[in-house]
Amino acid sequence: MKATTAAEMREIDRIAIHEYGIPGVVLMENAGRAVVRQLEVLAGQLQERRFCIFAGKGNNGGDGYVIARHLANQGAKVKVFLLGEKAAVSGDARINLDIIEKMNLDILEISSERDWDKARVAASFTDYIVDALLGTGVRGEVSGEMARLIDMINAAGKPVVAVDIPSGVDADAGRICGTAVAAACTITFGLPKPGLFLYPGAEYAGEITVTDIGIPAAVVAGQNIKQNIVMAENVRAVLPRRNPAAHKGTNGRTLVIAGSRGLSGAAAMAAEGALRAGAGLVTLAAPASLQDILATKLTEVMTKPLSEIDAGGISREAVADMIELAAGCDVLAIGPGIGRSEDTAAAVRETITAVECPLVLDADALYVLAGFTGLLTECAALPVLTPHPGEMARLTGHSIQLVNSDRINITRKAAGEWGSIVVLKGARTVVAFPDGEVYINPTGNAGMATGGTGDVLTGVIAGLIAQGMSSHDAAVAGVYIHGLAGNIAAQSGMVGLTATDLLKAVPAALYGINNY
Ligand SMILES: NC(=O)C1=CN([C@@H]2O[C@H](COP(=O)(O)OP(=O)(O)OC[C@H]3O[C@@H](n4cnc5c(N)ncnc54)[C@H](O)[C@@H]3O)[C@@H](O)[C@H]2O)[C@@H](O)CC1
Ligand SMILES: [K+]
Repeated sequence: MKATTAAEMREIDRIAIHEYGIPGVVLMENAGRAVVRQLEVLAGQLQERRFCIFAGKGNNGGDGYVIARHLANQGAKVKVFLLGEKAAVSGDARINLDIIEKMNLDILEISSERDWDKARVAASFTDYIVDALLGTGVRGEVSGEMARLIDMINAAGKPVVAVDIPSGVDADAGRICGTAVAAACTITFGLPKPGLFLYPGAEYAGEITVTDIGIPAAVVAGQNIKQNIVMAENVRAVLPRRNPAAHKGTNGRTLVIAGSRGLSGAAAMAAEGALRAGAGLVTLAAPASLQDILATKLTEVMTKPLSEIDAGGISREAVADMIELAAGCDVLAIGPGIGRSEDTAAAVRETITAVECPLVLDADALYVLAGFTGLLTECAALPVLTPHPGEMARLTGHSIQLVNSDRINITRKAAGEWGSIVVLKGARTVVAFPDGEVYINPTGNAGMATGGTGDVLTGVIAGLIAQGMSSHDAAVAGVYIHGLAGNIAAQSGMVGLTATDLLKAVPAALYGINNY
């Protein structure tokens, strides 16, 4: 499903109104009605239910007046609070404010301290609060009276329904503009906004409903929108269908190069991740001294010893073997637990530019690419990189905080510059392609913030590529499946979830998407 930035949505609205001739009040009417339908579902019935509608001066407030009219018509008890003066309301919002004034609805401009008291009392005795203060038109930071009102709404402790986007959440990046309304649910118009899915915005949005407001589909199609929310049907459409007569050879060969002394777990997790994603044959190449321990850990994975340095990491002498092993495989995943010695770093850099098969680069393979990202364009196939925010920060030279606050743009820019598919892990995982297309993954949970889950993801993506999926599809599908497996594993407890639980849940996640 496509997701629009605030600027794109404004342009879509403009074209719908000015080029297609759909009056703005019609769109506003559709938007307001869609919220009322959702409120009815939420409240069971509208008659006699109490609603406080907090409206701003813009079109988001305008939606609020439409909502007020329909709620009142259906017998609900409605109070409207306007932050600012009625005289400041214009355009379509003004039309709808005038209507509810003529209907003699209870409308209060909040200005004196007495008004604030009235608003606070009403909010604490209402059944539901409708947040129509700020929508996609929010600019800069929220402060002063607006911030005070948002904090008051949050303090009321009532279920809040946000109109389009919780007031104070930045639609594009999910940033909190100083303060924001914490909603139980958000009804968003036309297309979802990335900020509803990215954290911290996602936490404030609650349950998200995307609703049609009558914008012609051609307007959206003509916009070349490059943000997407990954949906189960997108993944279903690209997952390989297993041939009933399949044998292990038909489901691809995965090579995992991973591990160093003391870091055998990461290697095992990545190799098993590939198997759990359905890969036919998985070979784990690791430093020779890890062979015994890996052979004990892994039953179904073949292991190959690599020449190693004294410290227990892959040595440069292993490069020829690694290239030869990769030549017999459909994909190479490299990096988990390999360590950061200079020898290993050089071996990794030489190998990834020499092999012909698709690549998944993770963990220490990313560490050793800092300062060498130019090598990525020398890889035979578009590589998939799976950095966590710390690795991304190191590779880009940004702070971790900046990486997390602008996940879409930073990942998109990195993918373009490195000519790679970049998977920025963490809540929410973002996948970007060099052409600027970006996918936000909605699956996963906080229980997955534990050691080894990233190694599993590397294996899952590689395992999907091995089965014939393109690196593009495998990166997007891989993060979705990985997150879904996390959600399935979390059903028996989110805290204490381990990467092993996640591994075991991957087949159930696949089954949930594909039904087999
Ligand atoms: N015709 C359209 O464009 C449609 C717009 N719709 C609604 O309109 C919204 C967008 O409307 P607008 O563009 O009028 O913008 P908003 O209504 O989201 O916000 C604009 C208002 O907020 C104030 N404001 C902005 N940043 C602020 C801050 N940091 N602190 C305090 N006040 C701030 C502005 O001064 C202005 O009064 C959408 O989110 C949606 O709810 C829907 O009615 C559908 C049709
Ligand atoms: K809002």
